[in-house]
Amino acid sequence: MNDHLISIPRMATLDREMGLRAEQRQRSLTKPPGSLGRLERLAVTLAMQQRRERPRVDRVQCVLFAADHGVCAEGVSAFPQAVTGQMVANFAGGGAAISVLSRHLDAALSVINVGTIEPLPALPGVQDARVGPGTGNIAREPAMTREQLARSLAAGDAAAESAADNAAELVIGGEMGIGNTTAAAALACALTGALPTDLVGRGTGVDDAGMARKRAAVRLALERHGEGREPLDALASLGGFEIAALAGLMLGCGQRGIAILVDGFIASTAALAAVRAAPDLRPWLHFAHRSAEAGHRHVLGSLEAEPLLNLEMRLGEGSGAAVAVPLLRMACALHDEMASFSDAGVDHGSP
Ligand SMILES: O=C(O)c1ccc[n+]([C@@H]2O[C@H](COP(=O)([O-])O)[C@@H](O)[C@H]2O)c1
Ligand SMILES: Cc1cc2nc[nH]c2cc1C
Repeated sequence: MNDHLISIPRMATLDREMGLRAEQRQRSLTKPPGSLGRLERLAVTLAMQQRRERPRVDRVQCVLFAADHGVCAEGVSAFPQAVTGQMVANFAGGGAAISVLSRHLDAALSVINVGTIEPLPALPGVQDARVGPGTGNIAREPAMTREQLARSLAAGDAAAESAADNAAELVIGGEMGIGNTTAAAALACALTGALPTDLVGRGTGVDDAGMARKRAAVRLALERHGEGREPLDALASLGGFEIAALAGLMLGCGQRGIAILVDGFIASTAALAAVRAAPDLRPWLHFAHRSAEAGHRHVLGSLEAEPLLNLEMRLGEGSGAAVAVPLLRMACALHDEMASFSDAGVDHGSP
């Protein structure tokens, strides 16, 4: 298969006029200007993204991609690879963290298997879009072919299309993949030029010997296929099916003008690859939290992103993003419901 299979869509533009109106509204509300800090800027950005003066975050769509990683053969995770598929069943059964959070947020949750090592039995609420039986071991071979990359990106784009069909006001992309902090670290090194020591972290909780194996695996992967790659090549050589699907989801949301709330280290690395491929995606991204995974700080820095929360979470599966949704909702409620100075008969300050 050849390169023209993959075309990067054109991103929607923000509604600057609506931003001005939302800023004007913020100035009219009964508070010293700027006193609600980032909540004010959140409401204004959401207004520009949603093209309405009073944005809302009622309809939230959570999309969770799961896949396996050949690099697990290098002993890089604290958990066995079978956990990826087992957790898919747990997402479907409603017992995973993201299942609980989605219920509490009244958010829709879709789970998409883009590449567990074994096919999974049919489960309610789980879509089968397997691109392969896990990626190749990046320490030895490329993660995936260009065709597999195209199919992973397309799975993400299809999820963005269905979010648009459901009139989602915000999309959260989550991932599940034992070994994917190694893949994400290698990909982020290739995209930013950082060293493995900057980006390799403990993931699910590897010990020092596991950390040494992870660094060695990332070093080997970069030696073999990390040099001078354009973002999609780096994604194919070093990424994962779920990481590529997340990139496809974000690009699809940017194209359709849907705001995205980015989760932790792996999701942010997918965002970085997508932004490198389509810089105009960046204004559509909100960053939920700073993960405890060591490399996240560096990836966020490369995206010039200041996340909303720092709760020392490192779970993935969209959980950090889900936890930040109430902040976005409160930003919208304040923007919508506060009284203006004139309505409440409160005197303006002098500038
Ligand atoms: O989101 C994060 O920042 C994050 C940080 C560390 C681990 N994870 C999750 O843990 C899994 C990968 O960890 P590991 O150690 O197997 O590479 C994968 O399923 C991720 O969702 C997620
Ligand atoms: C149990 C478990 C749940 C997860 N959710 C996301 N990544 C995960 C990794 C493990 C190991």
